[in-house]
Amino acid sequence: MSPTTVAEHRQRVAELVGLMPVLQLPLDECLGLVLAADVIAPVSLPPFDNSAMDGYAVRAADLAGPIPVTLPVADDIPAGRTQLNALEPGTVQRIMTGAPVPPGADAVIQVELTDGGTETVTINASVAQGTNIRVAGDDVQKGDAVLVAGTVLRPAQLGLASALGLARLPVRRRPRVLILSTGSELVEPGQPLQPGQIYESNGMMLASSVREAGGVAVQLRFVPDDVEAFHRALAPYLGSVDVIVTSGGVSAGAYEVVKDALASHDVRFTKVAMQPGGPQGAGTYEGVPVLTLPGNPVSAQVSFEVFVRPALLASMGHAQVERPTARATVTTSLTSPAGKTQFRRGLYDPSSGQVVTPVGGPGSHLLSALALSNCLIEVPEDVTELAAGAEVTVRHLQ
Ligand SMILES: Nc1nc2c(c(=O)[nH]1)N[C@H]1C(S)=C(S)[C@@H](COP(=O)(O)OP(=O)(O)OC[C@H]3O[C@@H](n4cnc5c(N)ncnc54)[C@H](O)[C@@H]3O)O[C@H]1N2
Ligand code: MOO
Repeated sequence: MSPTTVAEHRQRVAELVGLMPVLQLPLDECLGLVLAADVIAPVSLPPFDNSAMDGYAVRAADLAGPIPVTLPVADDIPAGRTQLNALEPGTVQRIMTGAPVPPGADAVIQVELTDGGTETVTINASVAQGTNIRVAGDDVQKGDAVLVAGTVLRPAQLGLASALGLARLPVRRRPRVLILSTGSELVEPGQPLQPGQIYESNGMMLASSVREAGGVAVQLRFVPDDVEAFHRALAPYLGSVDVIVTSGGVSAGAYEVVKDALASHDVRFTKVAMQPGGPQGAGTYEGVPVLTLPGNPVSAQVSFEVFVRPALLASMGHAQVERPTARATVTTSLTSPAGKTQFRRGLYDPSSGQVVTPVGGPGSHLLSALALSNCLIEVPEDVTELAAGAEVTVRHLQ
């Protein structure tokens, strides 16, 4: 059987995960989510003509004669004032930044150009009509499509929605991802280790990756290599999660709990032409999409990067699901298995002529090398050797 290509498995994973439903979510839950429909402005911004300066609302014509001129201050308008008196010719009204401009005024003179008086004010400059008035609709016209579907909601977009008076926005919700690690050798960090045991690390790494991608992670610590325990662990979550991601138990050994538990379900196990991350499974378990990643920590994390992260981003409606990439030259030579895309860990240094230094070897147990790297170096399937100085594609991880 020929191995599955990286592209084929990516496609399968993306199809399984699908699209999350659209919900109207409160703005404070929308950061980083994707707008699912255009936002039509329900009001104009600014909603009314208002002052850009602390000063005096005036008629420009009253300052057109000899300067300085002294005029009576007929009213005082703080920001937030809702009732206004029309400006009578030959008078001014003291006005604050953001306060509504009274009918009859056609300019604001800033306080620095006056003596700051409260009964009468002496004004030392003339102004053109419109000076320091922020006209209603200057920024947004009521009825405008101010934010279009597909926009990623960042602080500025959420600020604009608030300014328009919107409390909720239509977005595709975050996928809820159950992370389940398997292995009888695993021990929870903080507990004592017996000989032959190791601390469990994939769960934390994958759950953090889900959160970094914008999903909600439920980290079910881990189960031993026991099929019944595997089914029992998943049962309480089946109605409430969108995706199950497992790690471990999928290769060729005698105790492959994930393979054994899911063999009778609609899950296809395959070898993908990549290294690390070769053994993969994908399908559904009791109606829930399930992605089974290999247990070696670097394999699990690279699998997440290559298959799961893009699928989660797509499920939320993101158009851009790829990490940014760059071309760089490798500082040392590399070898790579024939017929497999290799993802080596690297340290990319843009400041020194876009070079990348491999960190650690190809072994998929080398977690500290992954932790010291900031990119993956992609070696194409048909390349088995790269000389120092060769050009490669790097996939930035941060
Ligand atoms: N005869 C063969 N053996 C193996 C093959 C193969 O094709 N034929 N493939 C190798 C490759 S490649 C990988 S990757 C692994 C995948 O193995 P599993 O998915 O079954 O994972 P495990 O055997 O459970 O664990 C592998 C390794 O990783 C450690 N591990 C597992 N889970 C965690 C965790 N949550 N936290 C930290 N470390 C974990 C585990 O202790 C093992 O050392 O199979 C190869 N073998
Ligand atoms: O291909 Mo396994 O996934 O590295 O060590």
